[in-house]
Amino acid sequence: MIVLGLTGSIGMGKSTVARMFADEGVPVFDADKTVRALQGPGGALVAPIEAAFPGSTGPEGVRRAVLADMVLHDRAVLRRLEEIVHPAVGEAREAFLAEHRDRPLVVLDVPLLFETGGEKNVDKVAVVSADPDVQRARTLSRPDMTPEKFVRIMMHQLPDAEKRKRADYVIPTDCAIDETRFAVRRIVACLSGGGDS
Ligand SMILES: CC(C)(COP(=O)(O)OP(=O)(O)OC[C@H]1O[C@@H](n2cnc3c(N)ncnc32)[C@H](O)[C@@H]1O)[C@@H](O)C(=O)NCCC(=O)NCCS
Ligand SMILES: Nc1ncnc2c1ncn2[C@@H]1O[C@H](COP(=O)(O)OP(=O)(O)OP(=O)(O)O)[C@@H](O)[C@H]1O
Repeated sequence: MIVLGLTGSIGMGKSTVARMFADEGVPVFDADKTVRALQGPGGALVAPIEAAFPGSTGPEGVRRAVLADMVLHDRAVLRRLEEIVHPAVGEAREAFLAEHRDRPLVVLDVPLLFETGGEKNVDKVAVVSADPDVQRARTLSRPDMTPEKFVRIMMHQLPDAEKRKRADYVIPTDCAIDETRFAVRRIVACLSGGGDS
């Protein structure tokens, strides 16, 4: 089995690209979705997050906008949240890999792959990348985003140029969507043929 790590900075089009891999029939593990489920109503992370960040949860689970305000201004505080969240994501990832171990290719969609040392859990890395102006425009068009929050999040992420340097594949998204799909198909064809399982 070949494990492909899919990563990219905020607003680069990673979710769209992850869907393209799924469209090709490749199982995709979605780290963000896992976090949202564990932080949602009845989720296993709600109580520990409330204990560490009082007032950050409610009947709807974690209030992400409130929690974001509490953690994004300070790396040490964000680290405390990550220490609660990342082990649970790791467990879910291992369960996903076990479930799909007979497949020639799987994708781990992990926004913080490089930042969390996740490179060592994958065979190849694909980075989703776009021009900074495209990235900014896409991000700021989201309903709950502000220029300040965008800058704060970027501060916690490895710069795109660095990610591209460390990637095996770069998938462009500042182009026609068909071109992006073509890049995804080429990677799938290249990796699903040659697995040593
Ligand atoms: C900080 C939180 C509350 C913000 O929630 P919110 O809904 O406002 O934003 P969202 O989750 O959509 O994230 C927006 C962008 O920030 C990035 N981001 C999220 N957490 C982090 C982090 N710890 N470091 C750097 N970037 C991050 C995301 O990848 C995305 O690009 C939330 O992201 C969270 O609980 N993060 C901690 C868990 C984590 O590290 N998740 C990343 C993938 S495992
Ligand atoms: N060539 C392209 N490839 C991918 N997305 C594109 C392309 N052209 C336009 N888009 C649009 O750009 C947006 C990308 O948003 P998406 O949610 O995929 O970003 P994201 O990188 O997952 O964000 P985040 O990592 O912050 O969650 C979508 O609305 C998508 O339709």
